[in-house]
Amino acid sequence: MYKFRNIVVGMSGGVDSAVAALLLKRKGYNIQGVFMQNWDITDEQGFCSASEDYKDAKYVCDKLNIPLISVNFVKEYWNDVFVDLIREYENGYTPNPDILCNRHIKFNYFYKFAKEKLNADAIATGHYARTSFGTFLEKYDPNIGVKLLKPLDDVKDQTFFLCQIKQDALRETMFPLGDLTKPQVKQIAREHNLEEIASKKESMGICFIGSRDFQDFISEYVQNKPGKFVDVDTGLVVGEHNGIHHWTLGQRSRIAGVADSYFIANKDVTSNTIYVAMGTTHPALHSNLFFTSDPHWICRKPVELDKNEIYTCQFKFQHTHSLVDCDLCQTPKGLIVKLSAPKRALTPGQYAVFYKGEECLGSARISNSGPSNFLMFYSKNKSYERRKNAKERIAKRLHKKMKENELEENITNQISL
Ligand SMILES: Nc1ncnc2c1ncn2[C@@H]1O[C@H](COP(=O)(O)OP(=O)(O)OP(=O)(O)O)[C@@H](O)[C@H]1O
Repeated sequence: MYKFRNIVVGMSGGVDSAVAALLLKRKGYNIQGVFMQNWDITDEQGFCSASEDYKDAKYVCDKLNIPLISVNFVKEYWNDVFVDLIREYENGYTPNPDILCNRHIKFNYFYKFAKEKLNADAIATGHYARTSFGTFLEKYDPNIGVKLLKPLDDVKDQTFFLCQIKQDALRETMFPLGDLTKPQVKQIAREHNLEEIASKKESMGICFIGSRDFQDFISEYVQNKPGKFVDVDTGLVVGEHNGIHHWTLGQRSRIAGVADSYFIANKDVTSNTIYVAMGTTHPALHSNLFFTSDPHWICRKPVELDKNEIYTCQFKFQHTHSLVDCDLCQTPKGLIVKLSAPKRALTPGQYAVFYKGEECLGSARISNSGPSNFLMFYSKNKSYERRKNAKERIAKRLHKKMKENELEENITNQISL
């Protein structure tokens, strides 16, 4: 039986890490709390949520009689997460900073800091997740790999965000909340005089950057670069955008002077063009085949993929989506993923996260959203019909607009007479 005595807990100032620490303390572990600061710019209103969170973390640790230290990973966050994030946006991708933050900061720098500087046997966080080594590593085995598993609370499941973390850190991580539901966690906090923390508003922001308007925030770091909005059906230019980084696939576009609902179907970085499709159900927005970069497998690579066979599992690319069956095939550059049903807006830069039953297998970054249903299923004739209809629709709209302008001109003339 392996002995895990010194546990370093990531204390965020929220209820989840507070209860994680409390449960560890109750079990008799030797606990040390660490607050990480990874972003040091005060927001536009002069409010720095990190200092508020530190105060809360300190309050919790004082109540639980746990030492707390603050560690600064601002440089590491900037170099390993933020620089990548900006590069992805500039190249037309839509990255997921929370997944990157878990991989590079919490389960890398924080883990190493805890092990090397604080002499930790293991780390603990308030994530809702489980591992095959058990909540308190009671099933730890140095000779086998650890699996990342879904938690009891399906609604709070955070395995999606942990889909890129490495085996070495996961092997020595405790998730004390894995067998609890969020209401139970809040109840435990209340029973232990942590009422203020239990009723604190959930932090919905992006890992360490907070809950500011993300589009405005990114605009401070990425140059605007005007380009065209082009209708996928007609190939006609229907408007101007001021940078592809402002737009993500599937998003409703606000094209000046166009009342109809266009949605982002594709982005071409080379020509700086955004292709838009009319209507949220347009086939150009849907696809059931896509490509990824090299996958990251948390425990092990499925053997079928090594044998050049198809591997069947489940997939999602958004935390809140439900899982869809998929077939995977390994290529020298990554995976080809074929879904059992089409998905809308498979967004390059996001992570395709794979599951088999309770296990989160790992993930791969979507490199190309693949041929859309518009490309795949519309025969030339149908496509021709579609283009013809769309051209007529746009012609009608332009005509209507000209009429309105004429009317306006008439009225202006009449007024000025
Ligand atoms: N600034 C931080 N310093 C130390 N650990 C952190 C920090 N932010 C998050 N963590 C750790 O990561 C876990 C998950 O954080 P996240 O913000 O994703 O979830 P959360 O459910 O809001 O957690 P919490 O209620 O503890 O704030 C936290 O429970 C905590 O253990």
